Amino acid sequence: MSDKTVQALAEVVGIPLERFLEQLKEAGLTATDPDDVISEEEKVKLLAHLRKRHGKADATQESSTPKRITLKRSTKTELRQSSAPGTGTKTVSVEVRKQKTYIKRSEATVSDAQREAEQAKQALAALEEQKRQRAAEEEKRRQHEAQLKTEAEKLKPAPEAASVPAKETPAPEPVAAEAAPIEAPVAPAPVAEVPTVVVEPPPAPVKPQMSEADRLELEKKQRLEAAVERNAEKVRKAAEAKQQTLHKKKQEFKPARGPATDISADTSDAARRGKGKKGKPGRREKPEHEIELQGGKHKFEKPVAPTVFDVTIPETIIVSDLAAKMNIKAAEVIKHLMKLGIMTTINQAIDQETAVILVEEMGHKAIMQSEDDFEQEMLAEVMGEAEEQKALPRAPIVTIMGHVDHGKTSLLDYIRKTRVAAGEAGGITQHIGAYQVKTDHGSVTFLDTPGHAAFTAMRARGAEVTDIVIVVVAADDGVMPQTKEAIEHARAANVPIIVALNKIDKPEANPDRVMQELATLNVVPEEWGGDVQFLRVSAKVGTGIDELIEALIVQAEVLELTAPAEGIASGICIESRLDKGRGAVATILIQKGTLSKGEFVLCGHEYGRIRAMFDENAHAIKSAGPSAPVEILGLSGTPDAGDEFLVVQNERVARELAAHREDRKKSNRHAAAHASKLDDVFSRMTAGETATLNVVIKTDVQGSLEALRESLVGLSTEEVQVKCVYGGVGGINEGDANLALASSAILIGFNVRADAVARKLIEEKDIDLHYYSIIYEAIDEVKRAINGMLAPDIQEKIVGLAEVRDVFRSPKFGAIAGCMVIDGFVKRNLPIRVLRDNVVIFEGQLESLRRFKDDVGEVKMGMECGIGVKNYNDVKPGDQIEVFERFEVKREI
Ligand SMILES: Nc1nc2c(ncn2[C@@H]2O[C@H](COP(=O)(O)OP(=O)(O)OP(=O)(O)O)[C@@H](O)[C@H]2O)c(=O)[nH]1
Repeated sequence: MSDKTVQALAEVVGIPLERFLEQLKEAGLTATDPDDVISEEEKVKLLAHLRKRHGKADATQESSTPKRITLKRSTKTELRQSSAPGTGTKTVSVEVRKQKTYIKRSEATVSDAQREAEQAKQALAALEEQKRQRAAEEEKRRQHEAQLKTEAEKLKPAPEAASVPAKETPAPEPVAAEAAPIEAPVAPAPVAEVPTVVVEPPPAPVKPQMSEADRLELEKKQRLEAAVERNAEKVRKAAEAKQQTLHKKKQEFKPARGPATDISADTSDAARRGKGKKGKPGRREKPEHEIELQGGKHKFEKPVAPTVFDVTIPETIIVSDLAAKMNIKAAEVIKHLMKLGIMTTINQAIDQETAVILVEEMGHKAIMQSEDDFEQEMLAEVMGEAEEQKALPRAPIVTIMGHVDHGKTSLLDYIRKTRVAAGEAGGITQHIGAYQVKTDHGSVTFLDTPGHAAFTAMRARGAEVTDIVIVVVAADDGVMPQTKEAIEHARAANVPIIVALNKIDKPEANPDRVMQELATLNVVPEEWGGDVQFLRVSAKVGTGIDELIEALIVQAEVLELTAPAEGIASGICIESRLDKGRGAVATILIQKGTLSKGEFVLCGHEYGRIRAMFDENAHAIKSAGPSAPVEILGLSGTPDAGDEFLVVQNERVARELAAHREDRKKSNRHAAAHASKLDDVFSRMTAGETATLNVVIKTDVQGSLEALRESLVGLSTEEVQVKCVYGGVGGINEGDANLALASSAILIGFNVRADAVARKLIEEKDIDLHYYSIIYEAIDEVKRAINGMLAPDIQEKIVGLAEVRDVFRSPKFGAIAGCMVIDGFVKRNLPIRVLRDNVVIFEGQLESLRRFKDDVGEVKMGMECGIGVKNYNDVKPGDQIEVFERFEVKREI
């Protein structure tokens, strides 16, 4: 290292020459001229002087270190997140607060003098430690220091350095690149590896040294900060990932939605849809396939191809139900139906055929379902088990029929009293609808509902209960109209007959005459070569009763009546009532299997668990087998006579089936027997369904009946046979209607009308009723029906019925009938018929129609009026005036 002149050294150190000379003087050196050479020794002396001068100040400053500077910043970000569908977008505010603390070991900003002092201090320390032995090294170090000093001088003019945080600092954590505005005035930290930095002095007060508690506190804060940062980052990443997924999906689904492929088009479309609703913004702008539940666990995948549903269609279906089955809106279905020319509402039912067409047109698969399918499905198990059981002989079930007062009730009573109640202490406490008689040869069950009306009514409900019919004929009276009816009803039901010639005890009894009369009706006694058993009995004294029962057992053997005695029970309800104390009480007749107490039964649309069971003597029993009549308690209500009962697996099945039957009943499709239609005859014939046209004829007089019956039966051809199930004289009653229903027959009224009860039944069951006044018309119509040419141009419709309450005679108008309109309306210019006991006695026109003293054109139901019948003065109170109209129709078969 060479000696330098004063000037050269002043330049190296960067101090003005004058000041350097002063410092030399202060140090006691001799050099006073800039060109004077300063030796190495002098240099050391100068340095020692300078260090000595600044040494005190350095010591003071040391005590105040380390200094701490805290930087704080906070950032607020908002995350938009879509949550569950329909809840809209959720905004989450995330605030990140950061705090950075810089620990300053030495004062960061020093003045020139301080800097020099620092240099001196460090140099002095080095000198003291290494002394003179390490002079060479010291010199080298000083030279290096001098070089650094020069560089530091160069840095000095940059004032902005004060506001820039140093990247490499002794602080525990570096400041993030995107550092927020600094809250506290910052002093730059010393540059790495540079022990001294020439910077502006900090305006901020110097902070005290950090204690251990502060340090811990600081570390805690830092950890917290780091955790917050990590979480914020996580949330941000999740949101970004979601956005990307949505974006990806949008693009994936674009082609399926149509030609538009960019997302912006879709968004605008969504926005447009939103605006469509009275300018309101769309509640949600996302298309359906973007619906995502929170957490992204469940996602709705929009099908890309149309889904084909299997649509089961019952016999009728409500529009809304059909729509639901195809997963479309009811309006769509209504629209399609309109295209098919059918106007419906959402709650309206459409038939199976229409529904099938519609479903297939909409691209789905229609499966036709019968109303019975459900029942069959539910009862499959029960039925299956019942079929497996072995059939054993069973007691015959017998119904007694006959004319009024011929002794039906007496016969039933006699048998019950002598046979059933025999040995009973208290005798018969109550009647039940049926009872069983036990003999040495077997048992016989009697249905305690005498008369053909009940028999036919049961049949009309589809209950074929009776095995044998006893026709009671009073031997002293002979064959009467109802005897004939009874025979016809039994024949219509295809049930064998046993004739009981009653009142044989009476002296005037003439059984032979009765047998002859019956033979003319084709009921020929066995003793005369026929197939019908005739028995002479007396219900009063009991003659021939045993023989009658034996005859029944023989007949049963001929019929080979069998039924499974074991297994699940089924049968028919005979009657039911609501008992005050016991609730619904039903008398049922078991036809198959064994019925036990505690089982679940379904009877018609009622169901329940059998709480108690009684026999015909009111004895509590636990079980009963085939042909046994029993009384059961525990049903939900009172079933109808003729309703089927069945044991089911459990209450649920019973309840569901009961509800199903109830629905069916409501839809009026439950008719066990279907009424036949004259219109259908030909179509059914051609379809090979039937070869028989059954008719029930009622006429005003016997002569017309015979003529009509013969003519109609004579119309039979090879393809079709016309069969008169029953023919009688008089108005059409409920029994006739039931018979027509039970035998699938058409009803023909020749100059007779149906009474109110029959009319109701005819209407309810849609029985085909035809009224005629000319035999030829009736024959012609049936003929046309058979030949498939049924197309009458004129049809009649009865529009009103008035009942004659009183008859006034006026010299001016003749007989005026004071009437009450009981149905429809009476119109002055329409044709009328006068009926007496439902038989037509006159057909003509109205002459006058008055209310009080005024002539009127029309009188409605519930109003009184005066009717004058043209050319007819024989009207009597109790007669009915039927008003009808004729109109033309075009009928096609
Ligand atoms: N002498 C005699 N009288 C009898 C006999 N059977 C019934 N009677 C009487 O005939 C009348 C009518 O008997 P019912 O048993 O009521 O006749 P029904 O056929 O049930 O009559 P309806 O219920 O009105 O249809 C009663 O007065 C009986 O006493 C009999 O065998 N001999």
